[in-house]
Amino acid sequence: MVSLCNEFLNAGTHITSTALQWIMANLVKYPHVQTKLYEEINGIVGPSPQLREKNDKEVMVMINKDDLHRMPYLKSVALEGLRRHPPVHFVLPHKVTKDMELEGYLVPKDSTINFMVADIGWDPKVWDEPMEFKPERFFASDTNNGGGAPNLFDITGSREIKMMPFGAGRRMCPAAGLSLLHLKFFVAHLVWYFEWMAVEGDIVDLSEKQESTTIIKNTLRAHISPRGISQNQ
Ligand code: HEM
Repeated sequence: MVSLCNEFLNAGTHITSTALQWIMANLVKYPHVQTKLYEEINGIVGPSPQLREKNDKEVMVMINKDDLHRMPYLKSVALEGLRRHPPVHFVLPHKVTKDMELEGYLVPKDSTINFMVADIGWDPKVWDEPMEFKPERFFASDTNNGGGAPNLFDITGSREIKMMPFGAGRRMCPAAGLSLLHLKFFVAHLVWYFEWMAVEGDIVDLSEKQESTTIIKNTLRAHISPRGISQNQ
């Protein structure tokens, strides 16, 4: 029972909140990415509600799912977060059901195997400057990148595997689509309503710490101001 509860809590909430924290840390560290994202959101749903006229009855206070799907840069930010900082660096252990040969090596039946999720997403043969946080890579049409448009990117790895933050194949995370939606929903609202700025003198340290997920070692600290209200007011 404890194990089941732990699995549901960890799988259902902790991994997504870890991914969210990594993405927000990068948006604080790289304000140009945050600005571009805010501009995309603004272009689709208008400025954040607190910036609208008080008598504007049309004010939208939540961004709906259809609008989220019309924000390709938002999706590329979420994908880049998962590529550069996958919350789990390994999938759940898998077992080989029969003797297999892989590049001349025998993988005997019943061996436990795993996949180096983080290293796959950081492979310099597949990704240009893999350790950089560059959501734009998902728009590049060259093969050494995302392959044209974030909405076309195959996160399931059914065509080819360039990164696998959710695993791949039939035991892949069943909530990959839901989690991407959660991430886009939270990131979009946090950026639409608030401007996130680094605390003066803080470089936003992206060092990792291994716990049940790979978390940010030094918790993100940021100044958060409602859009339109300067930090000094
Ligand atoms: C950003 C968020 C998430 C990431 C990166 C993630 C990643 C993963 C990975 C890498 C696996 C192992 C796949 C494998 O062994 O090949 C997995 C399995 C699983 N995940 Fe997620 N996950 C996320 C969110 C969620 C959420 C929100 C839920 C539930 C609502 C969930 C439920 C599960 C379950 C039940 C499994 C086991 C599937 C099986 O063994 O057949 N995950 N996840």
